[in-house]
Formats: sequence, structure tokens, C-alpha cells
Amino acid sequence: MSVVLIGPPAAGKSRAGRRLAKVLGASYADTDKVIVARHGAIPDIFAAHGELEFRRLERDVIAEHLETTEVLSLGGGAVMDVETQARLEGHTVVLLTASPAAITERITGNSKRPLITGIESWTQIYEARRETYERLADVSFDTSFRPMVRVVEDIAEWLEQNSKEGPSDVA
Ligand SMILES: Nc1ncnc2c1ncn2[C@@H]1O[C@H](COP(=O)(O)OP(=O)(O)OP(=O)(O)O)[C@@H](O)[C@H]1O
Ligand SMILES: O=C(O)C1=C[C@@H](O)[C@@H](O)[C@H](O)C1
Ligand SMILES: [Mg+2]
Repeated sequence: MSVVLIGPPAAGKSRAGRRLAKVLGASYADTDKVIVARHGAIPDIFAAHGELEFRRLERDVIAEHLETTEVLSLGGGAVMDVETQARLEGHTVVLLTASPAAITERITGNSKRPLITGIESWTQIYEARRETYERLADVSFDTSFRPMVRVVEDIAEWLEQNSKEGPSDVA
């Protein structure tokens, strides 16, 4: 069983996931980073092969890491894939969100996300995905203007009290 972090772009899934794994002494992977290590930069994959091919790579990387990795940060759009949605069944799914004001600060001047050109496109994407994020999530945390250490403390505390297999048994 894995703890899986989902949510819109720049919500903090990568940062929180890495830190949460450290706090729990758990194994960790970030599916975006696995894809980049294997296939190169995300904007280059989108440009050369298209979003559909990126989604195929993403689906496979998630399937490979669920069950074996204790804490897993997904890419922002990963949960829109129906196969991935089904695979999340039985895992602990943590949704991270943030307000448009907080996101604006985080995405300004960053060109690593090919689908996000500004807060308008972020908002559009978030609204289109919101129902799916919320349906899949066991719990949700707002990361807006909060130090990541605090966010991770909250997640760890929630896991301790609510984990599907108990706090010392997240794998
Ligand atoms: N709580 C926070 N306070 C301030 N900045 C933050 C916070 N969380 C994340 N950030 C910043 O926001 C940016 C995005 O964070 P991160 O990469 O963890 O998001 P993500 O949800 O993994 O995004 P993606 O969907 O693109 O993978 C980073 O520059 C990070 O430093
Ligand atoms: O929200 C999205 O669709 C994406 C988010 C990033 O994490 C990457 O997975 C990629 O840029 C696509
Ligand atoms: Mg990330």
C-alpha cells in the first residue's frame, strides 16, 4: 500500500512527498522525475511525441511504482487516466491544493510545465479536474502560504490517525 500525493500543478506534491518520505523513513518516488530520468525533459516529450505519449509513459511508471514505493508523488494530470484511477483503489490518496494567489507566486517565470502558461490556464485545468481530484482523495490539505514542514506535519499526523494499514505500515 502506498501513500499517493495528487493535485493540481504546483500544489506541492513533489516537495511534500519527498519530505513526507524522509519523515516517515519511507521509500519515495516522483513519477515526473522518473519519466524525466528515463525519457528527458517533460516539455521536450510533449513537443516531440505529444501529450498522449507522455500520458502513456506516465501510466506505466505509476503502475510500476504503486505497491512497491511507500510514498509516491504523481504528476498533476496523472489521475485523469482511468486506468490510474482504478489502480489507486486501496491506496491512501492525499490531495494537495493551493489558492490561485499562492500558485501565481510559484509558477511565475517557470517554463517546466507545458500545459501551464499562467494562472488562467492553471485555473482552467484545476476546475476541469477538481471533481476527479476530490473523488479520489481520502483527505485534502491546502498548502497556500504555509511552510512545507507544517503541511507535512499535518499529513503525517493524519496518516498516523487514519492510515488504511496503520502508521508504521504504509508500504
Ligand atoms: N508550501 C509552499 N510554500 C511556498 N512555495 C511552495 C510550497 N509548496 C511548493 N512550493 C513551490 O512551488 C513550486 C511547485 O512545487 P512542487 O514542484 O512541489 O509542486 P508539484 O505539485 O509537484 O507540481 P507538478 O504538478 O508540476 O509536479 C516549487 O517551486 C516549490 O518550491
Ligand atoms: O498537470 C499536468 O497535466 C502536468 C503536470 C506536471 O506534473 C507534469 O506531469 C506535466 O507537466 C503535466
Ligand atoms: Mg511534482
